Order: sequence, then C-alpha cells, then structure tokens
Amino acid sequence: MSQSVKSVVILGAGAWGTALAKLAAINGNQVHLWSRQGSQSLVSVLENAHIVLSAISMQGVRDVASVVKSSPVSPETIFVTATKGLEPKTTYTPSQIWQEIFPNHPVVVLSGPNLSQEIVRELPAATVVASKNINAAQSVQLVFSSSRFRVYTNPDPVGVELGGTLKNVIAIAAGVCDGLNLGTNAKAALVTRGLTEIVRIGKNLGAKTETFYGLSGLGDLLATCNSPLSRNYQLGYQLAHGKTLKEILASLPGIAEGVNTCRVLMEIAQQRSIAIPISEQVYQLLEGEVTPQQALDQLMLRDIKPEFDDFSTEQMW
Ligand SMILES: NC(=O)c1ccc[n+]([C@@H]2O[C@H](COP(=O)([O-])OP(=O)(O)OC[C@H]3O[C@@H](n4cnc5c(N)ncnc54)[C@H](O)[C@@H]3O)[C@@H](O)[C@H]2O)c1
Ligand SMILES: O=P(O)(O)OC[C@H](O)CO
Repeated sequence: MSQSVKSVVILGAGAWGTALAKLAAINGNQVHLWSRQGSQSLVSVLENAHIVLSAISMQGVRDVASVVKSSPVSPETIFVTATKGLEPKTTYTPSQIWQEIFPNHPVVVLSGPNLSQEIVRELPAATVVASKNINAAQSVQLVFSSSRFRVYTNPDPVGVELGGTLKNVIAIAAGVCDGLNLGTNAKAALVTRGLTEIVRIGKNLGAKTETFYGLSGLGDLLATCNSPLSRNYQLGYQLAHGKTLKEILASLPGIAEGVNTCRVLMEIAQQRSIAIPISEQVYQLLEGEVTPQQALDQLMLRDIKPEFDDFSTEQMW
C-alpha cells in the first residue's frame, strides 16, 4: 500500500471533513483542512494540490466549486466528493456539479457506511471510491486506505453517490418506525422496500443495479437506518416523538441532508413517473401534511400488489 506523499486538500471542516482529514494524515499525506471560518485562503491551500476532497454540505457545493474554479489548480488535480445530497435547482448530484465545473479533471465519489463519530473513535469501517477514471479512483484509494479504513474502487460513480444520498430519506422513515415502536418486522419491511425505491430511481438515472447491493447502497442504508448517530435517523425518531421539524433542525448537530434530498427526489420521481411510496410519505411528513401515524396507515393501506413489478430476472428489481 505504499505510494508517494500526496498533497490533499479537504474542503469543509465539519464532522465528515475533519474525520477524512485524519484518515488521509495517518498515511503520511500532507493534509490541509480548509474551512470558510478559518484563516487560510482557498487559493493558498489549493496550490500544488494532488487531491481536492469536498466534504461541504449540499447547499454550499456549487458556491465552493465556483470559487475553486477561479483559483489556480494543477491540470492533474483529482476532485473527490463526499457530500450526500441533490441540488434543488438542477437535481444534479455533487459529482455532476464538480464535473460540470471541471470538465477536464477526474472526479471521484467517496461514499459508504461511514458514521463520522465511529471513524474518529478509530473503529474499523469500509468505503467505496467510484469514478469513470479508474486510475484516479485507485490514487484516492491509496490515500485513504489503512488498517482501520478499507477502501474499495467501483466504476459506477452515479450509483455509489445515489445510494449514499437516497438512503437518507429512508433513514428518516426508519427513525420514525423506531420512534413509534413498530417492531423489527416493520423495520425489516421498511428498509427492504426502501431499497426497492432507491434501485428504481437509481436505474432510471443510469446507475447499475448491483451497486445498490454493495457497501455504498445496502451497506450505508443498514448503518444509517440502525444508528442513533445518524442525524437523518434522529430527525425521524424525534418527529415520531412529536417534535416539529423546526425544533429538531435547531438542535441537530450538523446537517440532515435527507430533508432537502426528499424534496428533490419527489420532483425527479414525478417528472419520471417512478413510484416511491415510502419517500412520498416522508415528504408529506416533512411538509407537515400528515402525522407519523397517518403516514404509516397510508403505507399499509395501499392497493395490494405483487412484490416485484415484473418477475422476470431482468426486471425483478
Ligand atoms: N457526518 C457524517 O457521518 C457523514 C458521513 C458521510 C457523508 N457525510 C456527508 O458529508 C457532508 C457534510 O457532512 P458533515 O457531517 O461534515 O456536516 P457538517 O454540518 O458538520 O459540516 C458541513 C460543512 O460544510 C461547510 N459549508 C456549508 N456551506 C458552505 C459554503 N457555502 N461555503 C463553505 N463551506 C460551507 C460548513 O462550514 C461545514 O464545514 C453531508 O453531505 C453529509 O451527508 C457525512
Ligand atoms: O448523520 P447522517 O444521517 O448524515 O449519516 C451519516 C452518513 O451518511 C452515514 O454513512
């Protein structure tokens, strides 16, 4: 696993940016953690960067990428995105924004079951780095791989990114499920049917089905739907206990991307006529149109149907 020392710039010193900076530093890389609140200018840290990783929350991605564009970066620089969200105006994923702004640079997605609080405690974890440019993905793999962080490559960046992004909506539903004490059977049904919705959307947007059964799909779905460390899960749990969205967001540590993602997801599903009943109930709940109990009733009382739309092997998912 040896390689030359890389200069790695991490944009965003929130929970995830800080954890990733530590992971890159333990391999001896030269790491600069940049935050808009810090004293270092973006121009000064970007000089000679081999890898620029963005751990900015979704709402700031385009602004930060545009500022980076106006700074001198090496033509060899690899951009890595670790944000899990969708842009409201364009419905783009973060990697699509970075690729639009830097069409001649490789863009890599880093995503997986990675609750930052466990990672800073040095507990073992695994993740995926995905890119159409396999050499770029392998360079990023070397920078972050260690005895406590196992990094896999994958050639399906859209699938890896959508798995990490869309599971946040299902994690809100999982928090509601646990908050209402609906039991293990209900939770298993919710997470499994939630994965069906993620696959439907992902396939329609050009992702590979099998990606959603890997670490960045099922893996992240399981981690986020089962952990009180997840802000999205916490948000659902507290909604089930009668708190308002405004109250919860005011006390949550950091961002719960599932709220914004759910709105954008509804737009995509409506435009493309894709059925996402669980996400639709999460949307109505976040909009204050239904209570958690009403959302549950609406899901249970939907028209009965076969488990799969078409039972041929090709279309089973
Ligand atoms: N925390 C985790 O466990 C975790 C794990 C994997 C992925 N993620 C994803 O990583 C992203 C960041 O998560 P986080 O937990 O670090 O959130 P956070 O709220 O702790 O940090 C977000 C960071 O983005 C910065 N930011 C936001 N808007 C900005 C702007 N306009 N200009 C400059 N900086 C801006 C903030 O200053 C902050 O440093 C999210 O998309 C999240 O889904 C988080
Ligand atoms: O705290 P959350 O809900 O943003 O989840 C963090 C990560 O996405 C888990 O992989």
